[in-house]
Amino acid sequence: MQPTHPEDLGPILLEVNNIEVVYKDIIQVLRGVSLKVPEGHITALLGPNGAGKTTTLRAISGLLVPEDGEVVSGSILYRGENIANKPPENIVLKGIVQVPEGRRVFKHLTVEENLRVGAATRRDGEVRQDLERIYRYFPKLAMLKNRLAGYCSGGEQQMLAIGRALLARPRLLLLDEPSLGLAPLLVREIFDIVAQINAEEGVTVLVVEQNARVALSVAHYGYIMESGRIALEGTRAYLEENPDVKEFYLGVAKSGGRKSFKDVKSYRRRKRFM
Ligand SMILES: Nc1ncnc2c1ncn2[C@@H]1O[C@H](COP(=O)(O)OP(=O)(O)OP(=O)(O)O)[C@@H](O)[C@H]1O
Repeated sequence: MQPTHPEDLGPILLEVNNIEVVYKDIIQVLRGVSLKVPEGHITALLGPNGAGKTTTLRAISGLLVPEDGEVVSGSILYRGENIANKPPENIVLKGIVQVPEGRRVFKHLTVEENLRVGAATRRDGEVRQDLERIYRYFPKLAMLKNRLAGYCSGGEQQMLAIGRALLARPRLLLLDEPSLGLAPLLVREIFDIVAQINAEEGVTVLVVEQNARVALSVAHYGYIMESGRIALEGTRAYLEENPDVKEFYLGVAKSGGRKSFKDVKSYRRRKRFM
């Protein structure tokens, strides 16, 4: 039987329940977002600019705080514990690690020094083994290990940011728009590596992306956000076959070319499909 709900894919590792997020006490950005992330799978959070995808990730990782935002209602259950509004250092220790948009790396450190930052509190022998693991997934990083990160290309810096997050041995890896500003072939390579890491190590991934085509090529389940709400959700198979997703997200035009996503009123009704 085909799965129809995230819980059919596996136990739920993270459950976001009806959260509302407000920035600077006045700007309401999330208006009741609910989603479930099944353990050991890749979940995609898709949607247009300004829909609230990054805000959702920040609410999960605790990074709303420096941005002056707050979860004002709802809950974020991680392994049954409500982590909403907990400080980020507390959340990292629980095994949730975010790779922020814009792949922030320490430009004045080498590639290997950057990777070691991700494992700052662990014993050197263990870190060596983990570095070898990361270099196996990202052979480019192995070749560049003594290069200053500031001299690496955008794609290499994105790989480095993901590699550094993996050094922290996350149970849940949050990726914010890894395709941003990268050439299509590189984007493909990065998503294939993420899929390989998920398959071989069982790391659960929640990836925010505007590039629905590439995200859905690796995700097992997907959510589409619009204006601070989840507008549609379903398995990869459902989303890839949904005529509106095809037309407005995957660029397979039915007629008259592509329209703005805002024109798709039907997305406002939340649905769940196979
Ligand atoms: N620190 C902030 N203070 C006030 N408003 C903010 C802040 N950060 C984001 N916003 C607003 O919240 C809304 C959602 O932003 P968010 O970055 O979550 O969207 P997104 O879906 O990730 O968009 P994109 O794909 O462009 O990154 C936007 O209107 C944005 O301007």
